[in-house]
Parts: sequence; C-alpha cells; structure tokens
Amino acid sequence: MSIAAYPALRLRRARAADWSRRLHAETVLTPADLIWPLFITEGEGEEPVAALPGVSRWSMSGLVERAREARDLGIPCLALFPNTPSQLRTDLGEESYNPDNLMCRAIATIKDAVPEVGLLTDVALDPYTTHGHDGLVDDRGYVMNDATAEQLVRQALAQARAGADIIAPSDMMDGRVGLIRNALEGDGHHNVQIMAYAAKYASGFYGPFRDAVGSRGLLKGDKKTYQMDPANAEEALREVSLDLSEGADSVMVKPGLPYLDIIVRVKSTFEVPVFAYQVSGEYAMIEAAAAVGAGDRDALVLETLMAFKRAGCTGVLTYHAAHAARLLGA
Ligand SMILES: NCc1[nH]cc(CCC(=O)O)c1CC(=O)O
Ligand SMILES: [Mg+2]
Repeated sequence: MSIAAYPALRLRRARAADWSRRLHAETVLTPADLIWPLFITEGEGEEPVAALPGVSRWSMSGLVERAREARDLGIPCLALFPNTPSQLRTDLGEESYNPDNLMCRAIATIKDAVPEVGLLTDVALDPYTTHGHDGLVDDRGYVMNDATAEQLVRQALAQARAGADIIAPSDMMDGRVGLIRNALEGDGHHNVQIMAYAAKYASGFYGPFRDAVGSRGLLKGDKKTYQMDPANAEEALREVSLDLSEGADSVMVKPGLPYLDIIVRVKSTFEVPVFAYQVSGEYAMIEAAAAVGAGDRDALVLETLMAFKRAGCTGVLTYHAAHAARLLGA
C-alpha cells in the first residue's frame, strides 16, 4: 500500500480556483445563522451609541424598520435590550415586569408589524436597577439568588405575554431556567423557547453594552459572584448540563471569540444547539482595528463569524448581523 505523499499529494490543488474552494468548504455561514441585537430607547428617532460606532438605540418606529431590514436580509431573529429611563430604575427593578415597559411595547410593536421575524428577549435586572446589577442586592451588596429568580420569572412572563419567542436569561442565577420553564408552561406558553446564557463569563468585553443600556455609570463593584471566572472550563460544562436539565432549549456561550474552546467542548459534550454571543467589546475591537487600518473590516467580520460556525455554533448574536448578511449577498 502506498501512502500518497508530495508530489502526488498537493493540498493546494483544491484551493487553486474559487469554484473548487467553494466546493470544498467544510463550513457555511448564511444570514440564517445570525441574531441581531438591538437597543431600545424611549426617545424619538435614533440615538447613536458612542462606544459602538454604527450601533444605535432605536425608537419603536426605528425598531420596526430594523425588523423589516432583518426580514429582507434573511436574518431570522432579533435580540432586544432596553435603555430604561433612569427615573424608572429602582433597587428591586420592578419596571422589568411592567407589561407596558419599553421591552414589552417593543415586542408587541415589532410582532404586529413584522410577525415573521423571531424575537429573543434578555431576562436580567441590570437595565432596570439603580445599582446596575443583574439581580437584587442585600445590604452587603451581594446579589441574592432566590429572590432575584422570583423577579426574573415575573419578567419572563411579561415578555412572553407580550409575544416574545425566545426567553434568554442572562443573569447567571442558579435554578432560574427551571423556574422560568415551569412558569411559562403554567401560563400556556408551551412553544416559547428558552435560550440560556449558560456559560456567561465575568468579562471585560461588556463595557460598550453597559453604555448602551445605561448601566455602566450605575454599576457598583463587579459581577464576579454570579458570572463565571474566565479560568474555568469544566464549570461551564456543569452550567450547561444544569440549564439543559432544567429545560433550556438551547444554550449560549458568552463572550464569543475568547471562549471558542468552551463552544467546542459544550458542543461535543452535549450535542445540543449552541449559540455564541459576539459581545459589544468584540464588535468595538473589530471596528477600532478597521478604523486604524489594522485589518479589513469585512474580512474580520466574516472570518470571526465563520470561526463560530466552525467551532460548532448553530448561530451567533452579533452587532454586525445586518452588515454580515449584506456581505453574504442576501
Ligand atoms: N445581563 C446583562 C447583559 N446581557 C448582555 C450583556 C452583554 C452583551 C454585550 O456586551 O454585547 C450583558 C452585560 C453584563 O452582563 O454586564
Ligand atoms: Mg447556571
């Protein structure tokens, strides 16, 4: 038996022409792989987010325009994040489950105008609290797990009743996926999915997002008592395992690129739909690199998104979604 070797074997043969490169591609990236995060404002028109060049907060009419844009580009789903007016933020974050809050109005408005686009809604208290934490804090500043989970259940129900398709708890409290699933079933929302932010790390890459939802200046301390330590991978598998056992339909790893190893391990261990969140700081890094000529923006966008698909992701949340879909020739 002869083992093919150079010069008979030349891997460059398959790369020599565009048709052949396309034929041999092991991974495909399409607009249907993308979830587009959008920020909501009570204000009129469009409010650019300084820390995220090219990203804005949108009023209701702007959101409807973005939803139509997503539909026309073949982007299946939007993720919504409200910038709650500061006078409505409280220690307990009660505005999070007001059925007339910004989020619920946005859900209902978009669903009415563009029903064919899916809506993922974030469940956590940080856009609604005076202290900027994702949960309720005790007098020592510790984020209380079980009391927070009760608020999250109320928030999830309000979103589902407004028409949300995917409830995405991003708070990292223990046990909240099971509590939310039970509440959704009890309230008749049998087909409302849960995408658990299962392995969410205490990351330095969330800064621009906190500007966008108005929590950066408010946040006291850090989120290390509930978000994961970047040193840990086995713990991510335990987090995913628990969220799946509690009824998560899909799981998320967040941030994205610095945690590709986690994506691969989660995918190969559980064989369930895994999503990555290419977060605000990752977006800002690409934009900053492009702005100083350190890299070609379009190439950086497509290469990073392809990396998530190659690692095993079912889809990616990315602020570049519309731009990427256009590049993909939708
Ligand atoms: N629970 C809040 C939440 N949901 C999504 C993000 C970050 C997304 C991004 O940076 O793009 C955060 C920030 C945080 O945990 O502080
Ligand atoms: Mg957990």
